[in-house]
Amino acid sequence: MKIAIIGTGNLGSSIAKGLIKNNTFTALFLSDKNTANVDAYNSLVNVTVTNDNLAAVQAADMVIFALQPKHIDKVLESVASIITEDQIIISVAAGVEIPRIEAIIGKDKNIIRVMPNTAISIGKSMTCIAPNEKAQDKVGLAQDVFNQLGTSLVIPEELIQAATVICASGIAFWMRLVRATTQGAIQLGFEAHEAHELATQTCFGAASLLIESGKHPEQEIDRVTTPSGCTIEGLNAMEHNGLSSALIQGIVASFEKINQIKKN
Ligand SMILES: NC(=O)C1=CN([C@@H]2O[C@H](COP(=O)(O)OP(=O)(O)OC[C@H]3O[C@@H](n4cnc5c(N)ncnc54)[C@H](OP(=O)(O)O)[C@@H]3O)[C@@H](O)[C@H]2O)C=CC1
Ligand SMILES: O=C(O)[C@@H]1CCC=N1
Repeated sequence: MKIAIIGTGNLGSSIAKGLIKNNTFTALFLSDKNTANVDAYNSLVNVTVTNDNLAAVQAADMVIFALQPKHIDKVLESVASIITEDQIIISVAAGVEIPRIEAIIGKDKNIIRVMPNTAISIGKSMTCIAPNEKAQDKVGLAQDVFNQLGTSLVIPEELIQAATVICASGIAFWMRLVRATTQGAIQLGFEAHEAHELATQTCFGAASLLIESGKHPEQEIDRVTTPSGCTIEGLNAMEHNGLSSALIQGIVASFEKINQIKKN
């Protein structure tokens, strides 16, 4: 598969890094106004770094548009005439719905909205995928690519905004929880680097337990909370201060914001 990424900012360069790590392509074209994030890849075999969006789009079987919502329409307009019915066109732009893309490049094109997160750079992204009508039979090809960069789930397009909040913004939410844990550990006497390791490895262990056991979090919590012990004391104090409520309210606020972006 020849893959092009148009826009090599935070997410585009993360996708490029993941693809390169996994060697998930026969040729990779990386195009941006400013290619500083990916210039180092230009020396790799089968990787081309360019400022020429048209050339990158023309050369690829799959084109990933990793542009901000305010830029994507113009870039799509500038390449619309060379997009073919066989190419797979992927947009990761948050809030930019398939009909908006179809209006620019045509309903007869294979358009897939994909929502990865920055963990794609290390092959650990939770990536949601939603195709347009024309691209139904290309979803498997998209999953082949994104499953090599983590885990993927095909969902209806109506759920992509929600997936953006939970999976893409979610990386930032979890980072903040890790940071808070680190701050707590420092207060209890650990050096900052030790606190960071304790927080990240415990977070990794918690996620791994749930993934490998398939259990509900509360089942695992029950195994940790000794009666009258320190865990339930801490959990209840967190809940009295609104931990679950704050998270849910944050998720809903993020979702309301993405629905505003959609309208702009
Ligand atoms: N960051 C994340 O974790 C996630 C982001 N997304 C979505 O992905 C998209 C990209 O986000 P992100 O990577 O953070 O944004 P960035 O701004 O970091 O990256 C976008 C890149 O596109 C470049 N660009 C702008 N105009 C053009 C053009 N005409 N031709 C080529 N390149 C151009 C920008 O250059 P310049 O800076 O010079 O304008 C920039 O390097 C957004 O729509 C976002 O909603 C989705 C999931 C997660
Ligand atoms: O914050 C944003 O709007 C983008 C979409 C999800 C992650 N970053």
